[in-house]
Amino acid sequence: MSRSAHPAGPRHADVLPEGHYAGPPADLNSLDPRVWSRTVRRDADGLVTVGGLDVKTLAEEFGTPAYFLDEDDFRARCRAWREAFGTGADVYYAGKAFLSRAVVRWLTEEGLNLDVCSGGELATALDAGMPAERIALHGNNKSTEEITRAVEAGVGRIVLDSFQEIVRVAHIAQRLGKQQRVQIRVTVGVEAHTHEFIATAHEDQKFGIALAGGQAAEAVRRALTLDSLELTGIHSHIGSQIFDMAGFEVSARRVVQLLTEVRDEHGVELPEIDLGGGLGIAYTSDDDPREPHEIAKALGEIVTKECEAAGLRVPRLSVEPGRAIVGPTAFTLYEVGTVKELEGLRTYVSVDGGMSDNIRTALYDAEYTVALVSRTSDAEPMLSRVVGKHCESGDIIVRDAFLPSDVAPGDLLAVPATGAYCRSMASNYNHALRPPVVAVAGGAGRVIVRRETEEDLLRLDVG
Ligand SMILES: Cc1ncc(COP(=O)(O)O)c(C=O)c1O
Ligand SMILES: N[C@@H](CCCC[NH3+])C(=O)O
Repeated sequence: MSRSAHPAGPRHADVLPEGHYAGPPADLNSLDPRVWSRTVRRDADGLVTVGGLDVKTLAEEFGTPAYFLDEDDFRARCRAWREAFGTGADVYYAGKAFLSRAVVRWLTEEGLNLDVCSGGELATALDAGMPAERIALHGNNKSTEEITRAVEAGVGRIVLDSFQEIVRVAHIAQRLGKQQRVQIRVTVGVEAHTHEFIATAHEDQKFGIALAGGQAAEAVRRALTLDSLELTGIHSHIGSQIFDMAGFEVSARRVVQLLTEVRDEHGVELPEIDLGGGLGIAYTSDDDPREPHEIAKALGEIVTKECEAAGLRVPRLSVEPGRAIVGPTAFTLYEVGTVKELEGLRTYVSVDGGMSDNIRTALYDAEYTVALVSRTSDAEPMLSRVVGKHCESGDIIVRDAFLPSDVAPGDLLAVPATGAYCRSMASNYNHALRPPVVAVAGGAGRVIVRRETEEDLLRLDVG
């Protein structure tokens, strides 16, 4: 990770703990456009705005904590991915990052397909009108009910993840009198995260069927014998928050190698390759993600080169970005409740949310930034830890960040880049009420997922 020791200067500089933090930014009031969504600005009064609405107005109307999703940015990112990959490839938005009916409608309108990995995601997609043939169903342990619903609905693709599932999907499709289009998810022996990838020994995981030991070749053999399955291609997904294309290169090479073996053994050229998702975004100013057109070019070139070398027709490529589309489009808005200075250590700034609306810091040691957004401040930078209100000392939202030293109860803080895997992984820990998602565009805010209420909680409690 790209953290560095911090130089002298800020408050407590003489007693700063050993840390995983960069020095304070030159200007605590500035908002790095790489980290904030496209329509975010700080107006002349010092208030931050998104989609033309300022955060105080948003907090009054929708409350805090809340996720504010920049709809224009979301749509622009969909278009950028769509245009970058062109008509010869497909972009499947990974719904696990964040899914709602509104998101499904935006995807449908912007020409993206959708990857779902549960009955609930499938139900949301179908309910909001995504054409079934544009949906791919994933999962390492899909239930019979989930598979049945997907086949009945006519989903365009089921990605098979185990030997049992090959048979299970085939039986269900046969019983329903259908032929289901499927891909086989293979484990290519590459695991990639952020700037690193490791190209050996990562078969030790629950997803996919290993290329190693001829397992994937055997899976292809079995799928090809089943009349109720139409095997269209091979799928690979290598990790999360990846900036370096080298892992994809190894993955593509290994998938094409399998396609070559399939052609040689069965005389069949499978027409599709899916290289999965995992493309990284900027959570902090140190992150430097690739643009969709760079990613499309790199992946297209790798696949074409490998296929040409093997004498194969170039298959239709698909990708499954989730985080890279929705991640940068939202921030979480919180109100400060208490500020506790621990002399010689750091200052704990407690807000009205926490690990129930952003588990990523506790779960992955994820890095985020934070800004005071309800006003500007010229106060000196203060090393802060932004924490939530849960009964857990690991309830940390931003582990190390510089905030102005006059930050006080009632101030609004925003944490950017929380569009992916925050609301979708939110919990009711301590019976917290999960925050709303508000789409903001053209000077108007619209609740697309409403805030939970105590009635919602109690409705499930039927004891
Ligand atoms: C099969 C598959 N596709 C796509 C994704 C989306 O990943 P990301 O949101 O990092 O692009 C995931 C999650 O890692 C996944 O498991
Ligand atoms: N949920 C994870 C990544 C896993 C994505 C699904 N395979 C995150 O927040 O980064």
